[in-house]
Amino acid sequence: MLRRLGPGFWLSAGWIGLVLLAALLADVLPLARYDETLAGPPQAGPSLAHPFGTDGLGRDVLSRVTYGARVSLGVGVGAVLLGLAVGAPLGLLAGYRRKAADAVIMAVNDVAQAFPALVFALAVVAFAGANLRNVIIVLGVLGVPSWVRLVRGATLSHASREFVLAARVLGARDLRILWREVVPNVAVPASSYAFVGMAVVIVAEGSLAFLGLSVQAPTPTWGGLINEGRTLMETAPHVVLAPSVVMFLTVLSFNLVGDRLRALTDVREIGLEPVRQAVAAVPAPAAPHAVRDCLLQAEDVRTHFVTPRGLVKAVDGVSFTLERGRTLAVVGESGSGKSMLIRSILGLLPGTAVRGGSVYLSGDDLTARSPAEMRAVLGPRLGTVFQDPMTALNPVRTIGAQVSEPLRVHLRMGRRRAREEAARLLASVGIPDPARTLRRYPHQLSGGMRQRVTIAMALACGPDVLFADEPTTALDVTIQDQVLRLLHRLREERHMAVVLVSHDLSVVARWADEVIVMYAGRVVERGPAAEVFARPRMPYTEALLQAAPRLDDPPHHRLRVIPGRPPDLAAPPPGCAFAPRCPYARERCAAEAPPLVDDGRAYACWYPLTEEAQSIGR
Ligand SMILES: Nc1ncnc2c1ncn2[C@@H]1O[C@H](COP(=O)(O)OP(=O)(O)OP(=O)(O)O)[C@@H](O)[C@H]1O
Repeated sequence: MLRRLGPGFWLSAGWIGLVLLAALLADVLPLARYDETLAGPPQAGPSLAHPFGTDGLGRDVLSRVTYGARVSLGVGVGAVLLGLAVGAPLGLLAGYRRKAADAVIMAVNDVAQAFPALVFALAVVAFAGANLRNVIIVLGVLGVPSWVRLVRGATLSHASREFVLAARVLGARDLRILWREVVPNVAVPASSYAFVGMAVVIVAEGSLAFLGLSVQAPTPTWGGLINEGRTLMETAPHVVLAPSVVMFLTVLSFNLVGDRLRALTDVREIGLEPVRQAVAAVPAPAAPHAVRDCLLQAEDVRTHFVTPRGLVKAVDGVSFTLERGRTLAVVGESGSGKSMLIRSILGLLPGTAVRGGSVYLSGDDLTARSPAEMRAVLGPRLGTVFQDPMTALNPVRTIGAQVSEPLRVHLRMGRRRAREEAARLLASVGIPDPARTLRRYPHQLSGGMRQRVTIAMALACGPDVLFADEPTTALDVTIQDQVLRLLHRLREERHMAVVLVSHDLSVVARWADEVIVMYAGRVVERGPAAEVFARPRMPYTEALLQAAPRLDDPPHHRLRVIPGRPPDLAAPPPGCAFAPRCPYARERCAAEAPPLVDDGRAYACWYPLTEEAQSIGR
């Protein structure tokens, strides 16, 4: 990794180190005092005794440049720290909380950024005097808006990543999520910006000194030296050249180091929906329903989005029940509402979503719980495994820290016990050498191993229901089967229920007991998995089955694609949403939406498939 930094980085870092060291050790170095007039002619050119020559008053320029570095670097460090201390918390708040906090902070920030820097500097110096402390305050305050922008941007991009959602799913509090998940990631761009900020401040201090608004004579500053030397440009150019070149090289070095660090740590952003705790508002009164004696019951779950194009019913009245020791598969094409259904159940929806219906966990209505009350359920009772284990794990924290987290938060285990338990969990999901894996980072593991880690995290507190949202989609085919087999084994061992979400029927066919098929946010078929797969009643289920490869397909069997595209949820067709793509559709299908009828098998179709039709279709 260090080799990737290149020679430019090392040269720059070396130069910064040299200047820093010289500034720190100026008093003990064999240098003349910066204000001492030496014997000999003034404006003397460079010599062995005075490598940078002497100035108009016969003072050693090297000494003055070295002492000047103290002011320039001191102001740089002070102003950057001040900007960071004020700007970073504001940026974190704006990026994480968004809404009102974001609007207010960014509005004030924009006004601050628009305020003329020089007027501000002049005002402060006029009232408070030109000294080191005031220059640091001026430049630190002027840097705050840039820090706010940078930290807000980094927070925004990380707060919507899956590992933050994963922490939420485990019931972590906002402050903890910010500190453990967001801050380490924001620290990466912030540290590289600190170097660039140093360069900006050094130049700014130089400009202020040039205008006489910085630390006053006789204390030398680089800007002040350039100002003094400019009158000697023709007779003794070395007086102005020496501080200019040192300042130029230092600014260039800080920029280069900052830039190389940024390039090295640049993690490609992955765009994801912003996910926040839903502000649940029930759009319409649900029909009365009985609370059943089962582990998980979803009743008329609805997730709607009010968009500029109209109301999008991403989930529209989904109901099901699930018992311990059983697996429910939720299948459907991309965009059919599977993920939104799971997020509705977990109470983790984008802020723009409106949720309706009820979800009962052992008879306890989860939708009646506040976000704070939901935290006690997320993790201990409801576990979640996400599609892409790379984005579900925090790249800058070790596996050990991440698997221990739910154990420490929910089970209040000490660091040591949590690590021992984490190792045991890793072993239980089939990870060889758990002790070593605990010390590793996500990128050091294969995709299959990473998914095992996220499963271990989801299982840490012994949940009653495990939600697996497309857990194998990001893995290659040979690993897919291993992960599903593992989920099945864990379900048996822990006697929990599993909700398995997939767009691929062939993946879930073997492992599911019950299945619900979703299309355009609604359940179009529901029933025992074996029956639904063997004898689908709804043409959409049949089409999905025909589009999925099967082991008993004859060689060179052509898979049938489903013609057309899923409907635009902002403007769904008036009748059955699948009608425009259905080979069996008749007039009534386009005009009237079929209800979900339940005659032992539930399906939403005016003309359900009979066994003869199925054998012709296949
Ligand atoms: N923030 C949002 N604003 C408006 N509509 C949204 C938003 N998020 C999701 N949707 C709508 O919800 C629908 C269902 O999305 P969801 O992610 O649940 O689908 P999915 O079946 O899980 O698909 P995939 O397998 O691709 O994740 C999408 O088609 C989209 O129209």
